[in-house]
Formats: sequence, structure tokens, C-alpha cells
Amino acid sequence: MTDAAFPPARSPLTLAQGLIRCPSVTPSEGGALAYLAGILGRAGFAVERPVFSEAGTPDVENLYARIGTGPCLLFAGHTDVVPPGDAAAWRHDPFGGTVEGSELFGRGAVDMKGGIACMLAAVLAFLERRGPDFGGAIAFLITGDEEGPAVNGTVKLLDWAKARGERFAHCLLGEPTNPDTLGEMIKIGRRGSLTGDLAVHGVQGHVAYPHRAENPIPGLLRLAQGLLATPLDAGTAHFDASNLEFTTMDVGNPATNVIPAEARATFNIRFNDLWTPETLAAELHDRLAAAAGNTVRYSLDLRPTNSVAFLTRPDAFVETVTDAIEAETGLRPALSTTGGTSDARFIKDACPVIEFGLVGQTMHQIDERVAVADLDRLAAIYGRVLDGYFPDAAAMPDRA
Ligand SMILES: N[C@@H](CCC[C@H](NC(=O)CCC(=O)O)C(=O)O)C(=O)O
Ligand SMILES: [Zn+2]
Ligand SMILES: [Zn+2]
Repeated sequence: MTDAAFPPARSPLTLAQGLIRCPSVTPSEGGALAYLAGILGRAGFAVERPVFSEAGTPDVENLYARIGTGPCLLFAGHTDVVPPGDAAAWRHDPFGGTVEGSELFGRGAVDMKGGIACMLAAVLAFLERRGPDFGGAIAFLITGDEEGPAVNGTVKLLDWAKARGERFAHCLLGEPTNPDTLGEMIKIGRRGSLTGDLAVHGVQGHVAYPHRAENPIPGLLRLAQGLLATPLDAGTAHFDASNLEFTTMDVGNPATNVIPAEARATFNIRFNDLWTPETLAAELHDRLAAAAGNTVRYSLDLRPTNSVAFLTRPDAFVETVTDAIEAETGLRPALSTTGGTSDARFIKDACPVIEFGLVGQTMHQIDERVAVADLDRLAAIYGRVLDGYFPDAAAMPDRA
């Protein structure tokens, strides 16, 4: 830990700025993983940069780094970001890492380069305090494919790590989990996601001669009503109610005097632990058949999904993270499964995983930004988690 670049680079703000200045719009690496690799390598981590490919998807760069021996605490995240949108609409360059007043602006400030910066700052400070023989191992599993198809990222990185014999005791994923205030919410699970494409088939014809045509639009409305009429469920102990939302309805008919041949709609369901993709598919087919009767001709395609509902049962690790949050913020976080999906859906198969990061209010928005004070507090929380997870035996009076 003697590199001259270390003292300034250990600040979560400096690290977050360094990452934001790498234009890593998914699936581009943009220099973000190289930036992390340089810092982690100088801190003594063994760093790997696997690239994964699959037909029909872009090649994606990833990073895996590990230090120490023994039970391994895994820090996970992604350096890819969503596009900035209209860069001219931003108050500051989305890749400039500008501080205005008390806030740092930039794409990824909260989702989730800021979170990674806090993890890194906390780990570097921990290693400086405790040295490399701290009684365990720490790993970073960072992907460049979370905001994209999520095919060449965490899921493959975990398989790659498993094949090399890497094992993890627990994982902390740094997605922005807090709705409004740092310390409010840990995510201990996520709902699943299933997307369906529905088509109603009609017969094209002249609007003035409807008896010679079959308009698919009323049929699509009937089917949509059939899917929406009854709630899927009322929620469970740890999950909100499952929810179906139509995301588009399309006919694409430019003519005002033609009955179209087909009408299409797409919906997405976020489902809880009462369902699997298979039971949900059966329910959807039942509802559609009942609504269609003998008159509506339709087809339903359910897209393949790698997202099912999961829950990490609260354990001592959740307690360690909760205590760390309370000590820094005075808040006892809610244990929640709300919101979208995340790469925790893949990590849960490797080890218990929970998520805690920054305040997500501006994620994916123009002017994404984070309070600099939150960066410092999140780094301090992660630091407390490390101290709680790897207690210093030498510092305990009864064990010294
Ligand atoms: N593009 C990926 C994964 C999409 C994940 C996305 N997650 C969020 O927006 C997280 C928001 C939150 O933390 O609540 C989603 O839920 O759609 C894929 O499609 O695999
Ligand atoms: Zn994210
Ligand atoms: Zn995101």
C-alpha cells in the first residue's frame, strides 16, 4: 500500500469521479474496469478480466479480483451504465464527474459507480488497517453487462469463478436500494419477471364492409381485460402482490379505411414467490382461453426468462449490515423485495446475497447525481460491515 496514487484515490468521491469519467455505456467497457483493475492490482488483489461472448449478443468485459484466504465476502456490481439520453439537457457533462454544491453529477453516480467507489474505498481502508492477513478473503465480481441483456455478465462470471474453485460465504451487491434516504432499505430478495407477446389474428378488409373482415382490435381489448380483471394474488409475507402491466399495444395501421389483419400487445409481469414461470404461464393461458371463447383467434409467446422470485432469509450477515447502517445513519433499514430485478437473481445460486447501496431517486434520469456526504457515509457503512464480518481477534481483550 505504498503507491503514491493511493491516498487521493481512496476517497469515495475521487473513485466515483474516476469511474464516471469512463464512458461505459452498456456494453462498452469505457475504461471503467481497467481503472478498477489498476487500483485493485496495486492493493494486492489477484485481478482477472474475463470476456464472455454469445451469439446474438455483444461481447462483454468483466472483472474478478480476490485477496486473502478463508471465508470470502464478495462485493458485486456493474460498471456499465444506461445511455445519458440528451446530453445537452444535463446540467453537467454526464461523463464529467462534476461536483456542484454538495452533489456529484454523472451517469452512474448512483447506479452504480458510486456504490462501487464506496466498496473500493472501504476495502482499501480496511486492508490498510488490517493488512492482507485479516482472517478471510474479499472478492470483487464486477460486470459490464447488467444494464444490457445480462447474458455475458454476472451469470457467466459466476460459472467461470465456480469452475476455478472460487467459493463465496456471502455477497453484498451495491445497487441503489434506498428510495429517499441512505439507510432506509436493504433488499433481501427480488420478484421474478416474465414478458409476454400477445397477438390477435383477424381478417383484413374495408371498414365500410366489416362483414367481409374480422377486426382483431376488439378481440385484443377483450383478452387484455381478461388478463387484467382479477389480481394475480394479494402478496405474501415478504413480497408485494404480483403485477401485470401492458407495455405496448400495436396495430401499425396507417390507413383509416382498412380493418387491420392483426393486433399485438406486450406485457410484463413482476411476480412473487407464489408463482414460477410455469405456473404463471398456465394461469395466463387459462385466462386468455376464458376471455377468447370461440370467437377470438390469438397466440401468446412468453419470452424465456432467467428471473424468478427469490428471498435471502435474514441471518447474521443481514444483522451485521443492519447494525452497520444503524451505527452510521441512526436508521434501522427495512428488509424489502420491492422494485426491479438485479444480478442478485444469479448470485443467489452461489451464496446468500443482499443488496445495499445509495439513494436511487435519480437512477437512469437526466442529471443523475449523488450527495457527496452519502458517498462518505456508504463507504463508512461498508467499512463497518468489513470490521463486523472479519473481527480483529488481536483487538479483542479476551483473545489477545
Ligand atoms: N436488462 C436486464 C436486467 C433489467 C433489470 C431491471 N432492474 C432495474 O431496473 C433495477 C431497479 C431497482 O433496483 O429496483 C429490471 O427490473 O427490469 C435484463 O433484462 O436481464
Ligand atoms: Zn444497477
Ligand atoms: Zn440501472
